[in-house]
Amino acid sequence: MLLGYLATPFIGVLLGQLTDAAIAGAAGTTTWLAVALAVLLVCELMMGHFAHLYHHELGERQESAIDRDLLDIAHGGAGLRHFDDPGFVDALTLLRQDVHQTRPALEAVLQLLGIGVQLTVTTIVLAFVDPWLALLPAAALPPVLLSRHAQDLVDRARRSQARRIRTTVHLMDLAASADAVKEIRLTGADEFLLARQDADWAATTSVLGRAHHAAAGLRALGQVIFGCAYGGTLLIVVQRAERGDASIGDVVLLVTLAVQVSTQVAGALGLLGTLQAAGHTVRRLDWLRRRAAVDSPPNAPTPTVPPMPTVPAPAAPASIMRRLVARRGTGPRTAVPASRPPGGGLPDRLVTGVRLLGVTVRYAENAAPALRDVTLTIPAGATVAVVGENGAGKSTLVKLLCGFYQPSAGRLLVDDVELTGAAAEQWRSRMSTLFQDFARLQLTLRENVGVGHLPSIGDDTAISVAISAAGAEAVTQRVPGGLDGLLGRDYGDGAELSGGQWQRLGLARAFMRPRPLLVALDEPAAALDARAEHALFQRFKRVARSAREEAGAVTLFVSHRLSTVREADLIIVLDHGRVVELGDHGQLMARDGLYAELFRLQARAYR
Ligand SMILES: Nc1ncnc2c1ncn2[C@@H]1O[C@H](COP(=O)(O)OP(=O)(O)OP(=O)(O)O)[C@@H](O)[C@H]1O
Repeated sequence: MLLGYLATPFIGVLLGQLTDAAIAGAAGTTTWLAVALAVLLVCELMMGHFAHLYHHELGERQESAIDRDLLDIAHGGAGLRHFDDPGFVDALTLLRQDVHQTRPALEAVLQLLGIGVQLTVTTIVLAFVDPWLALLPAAALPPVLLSRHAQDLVDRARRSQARRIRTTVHLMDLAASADAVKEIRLTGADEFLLARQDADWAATTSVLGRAHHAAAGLRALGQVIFGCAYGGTLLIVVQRAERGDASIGDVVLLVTLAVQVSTQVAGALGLLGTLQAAGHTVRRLDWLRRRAAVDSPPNAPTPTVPPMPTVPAPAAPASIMRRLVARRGTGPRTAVPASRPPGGGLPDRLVTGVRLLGVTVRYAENAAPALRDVTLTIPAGATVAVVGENGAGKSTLVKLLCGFYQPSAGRLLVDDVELTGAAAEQWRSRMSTLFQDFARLQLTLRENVGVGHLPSIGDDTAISVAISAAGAEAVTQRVPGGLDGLLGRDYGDGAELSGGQWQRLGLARAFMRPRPLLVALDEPAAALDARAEHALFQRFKRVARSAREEAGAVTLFVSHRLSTVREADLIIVLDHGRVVELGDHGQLMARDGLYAELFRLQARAYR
């Protein structure tokens, strides 16, 4: 690159000398200078071409490194609170759109260095002709500064429209998605969605258009300033030539170098624009990294922690989870004493359980709490059902217990260890979960289930055991190619599954984890028919028993169908974020409160 860039100003020098030699009639010198010029021209062209091959490779590596960074930021932390911040989601959307802008950044830096070298050599050569001419490259400064300002204007406009752009993309996706198409056709909502998309898009483009016009004006002003300087220097040298103070070769040299400076400045402006856009992307990445790290709201003063009674884990027969572990070669374990690993981490086996002390959770600083002042104890080994009406806070409680959220006030303790930082990470690694919005991974059946415990993804037996634990054997039979058959039709000719079948695979994924400390299922039967639901809860009881026996695990599930919760050891009834009732089915029926009312209502509906 350096050779290529140095060649350019020397072409101007040789052209000047060639002109003088030709006018003087020195044929030999003219020939040599012509050959040297040809060599320099070839050098200028070839070196740039060779450098470009490496730039391409470097750019690809850089882009994939940033992609990886982005994934780390989105999925690295223990919590999910940053995903509730619209600013975070906007920045993430913009970054995903703009990450390709960082690809040419490294090349731009190297090219700018090359142009810097060219301009320095050009300035020295110009100073030899006339010291005033050395000011010509300085005239490049105004266009550079104005162009930066112009790029800022455009970026600010794009940031201000980020949310609207996200909405337009969502509306377009909705109008074109296979999932929503039935509903949209029936209601005739397609026109409405497209009209909204049009209106949003028009508003966005008008803001962006104004910013682009203003930016173009600023850039043009910069070019005019440089153009004036360019004309001025030409005038100086032509006047000197008229006076006989400069040769015709000097005029040719100046014309050549001035044209080069103008090209170099234009190139530098383009490169600075590229770097500035890449800089914004990198700054956004930094901001996202810091935002994701600050995941917890400030906690209220810490209440004192009363000691929790120990609940001995009831004995249970060997079960699916035990068999699952045994078949993976780790063998059934005997009860492990509650020895705490060094560094204040979680124990290998739950002994006391989970405690919430005055816990309040808010999704945003000024929002109404989704959980209010909740104090309760979930003993080790317990099977717990969470019930309540829509929006009562059930999913929030599950997400809190999974360590995705820190309490806005109060404390969350697992066997007396506060669930923050490393403890939350450790807790998450010992968890089997299925959420309402479970993932439908359009990958192979093996990958779909195996990602639940990656070390066992190649273990056919472990995967089959998890599939049968979730009652998903019929799904395996439907997939051509068995465990290595593809699921879904978006990215290939895979097997299409029903909602309930996808959910069973989600459950199988959850059951891949060996020796969980928490099994948390948020409406695991939401997509199942009545027979499948009954079978699931029978299996579920066995899983809960085995998890309790192996690691003193707490099994927690959310269910709207109260007939499925009556066998739980503990039923938590939530209402507007508060625990309004707590006990087993018999106690809650005797109490004749909200639970009894909901239970009777459902029983009557199903009669
Ligand atoms: N990510 C979020 N950001 C802001 N508010 C939220 C978020 N998730 C839930 N909420 C609010 O918190 C409250 C409790 O919601 P949650 O999902 O815990 O209720 P739920 O009992 O699980 O409801 P459902 O039975 O409908 O699933 C609701 O008012 C809801 O609007």
